[in-house]
Amino acid sequence: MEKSRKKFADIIDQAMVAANTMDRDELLFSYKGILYPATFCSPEVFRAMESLEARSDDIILAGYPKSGTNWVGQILNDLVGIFEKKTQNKESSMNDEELEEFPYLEIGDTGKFERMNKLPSRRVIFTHLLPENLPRSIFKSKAKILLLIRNPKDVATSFYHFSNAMSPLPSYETWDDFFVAFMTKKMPWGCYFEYISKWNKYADDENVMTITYEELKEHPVLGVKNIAAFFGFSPTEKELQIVVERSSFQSMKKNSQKTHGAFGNLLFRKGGVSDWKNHFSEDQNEKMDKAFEEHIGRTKLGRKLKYEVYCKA
Ligand SMILES: Nc1ncnc2c1ncn2[C@@H]1O[C@H](COP(=O)(O)OS(=O)(=O)O)[C@@H](OP(=O)(O)O)[C@H]1O
Repeated sequence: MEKSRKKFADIIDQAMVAANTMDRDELLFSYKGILYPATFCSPEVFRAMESLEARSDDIILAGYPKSGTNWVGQILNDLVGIFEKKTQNKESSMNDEELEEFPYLEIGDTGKFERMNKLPSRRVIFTHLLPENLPRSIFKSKAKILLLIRNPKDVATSFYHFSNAMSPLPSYETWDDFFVAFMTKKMPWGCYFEYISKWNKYADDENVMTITYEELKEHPVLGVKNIAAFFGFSPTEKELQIVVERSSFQSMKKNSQKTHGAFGNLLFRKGGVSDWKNHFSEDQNEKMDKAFEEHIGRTKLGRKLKYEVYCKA
């Protein structure tokens, strides 16, 4: 894997190997009331995270698991790469190269944050954490946060397949078992509805921009343009096209052995909208519709998800 993200793939491979020898009930641990996979996260790392010195030019990508983090992360890294090439005359740093640190803030070792403090700007940081569990310096520094959200039915569908493919996550014998766990707050990184309602409190902040998976899928050029503008990048039309092309599902899947190692085969599954229709029973649809209405339907983020369009048969 020359000139590829070997370290990224190694961290995932090690977690997969470690998880293979663990019992199901050892796979997750609880920290401040939220479950996390023990092979990726630890209380020590959560405590060390407070030492991160966030910067106003950091690029934070926040999203609940399975919302399209790797996709939008690729877009952000490419935008930074293009910008650096133009302004610093650097060799292209488009993101197939080795990453200095694992891109998810909460995954790594306790020394990670001190090392991150020494990295040059602009840093692209992914996270699945709730806002209250992020280092306080992120909000103090006014670092810009791109909040990525996806409709709950496709998130659940994606999470189900991912849980069964990834040994570090508890697997489920049936979709029905998974659905119950998803709806009863048993997921790693917490409950989808809680995630959306907690982030909803930040949805009007000037340093927070929200984008949905579905809008990016429907209008990728416009989506990438808006993301670029929010972070102060001004790519040319041609550069925009390159970013859009490199971040298409087909391109990312094709390139995934280089960027993600064997994990790529598990991650880049379908990359579409509405696969939930192949999984949800009528009763499950009703339960999800009711929970959506009850918890987030009337919030700003809830409305942005266009539930009627993407989650009704
Ligand atoms: N380029 C591109 N275009 C469209 N969709 C994409 C793309 N890349 C990844 N994906 C899909 O995003 C889902 C994975 O989400 P995450 O990257 O957030 O997963 S993770 O929680 O960080 O592991 C997962 O969704 P499903 O295919 O529905 O399972 C991926 O296939």
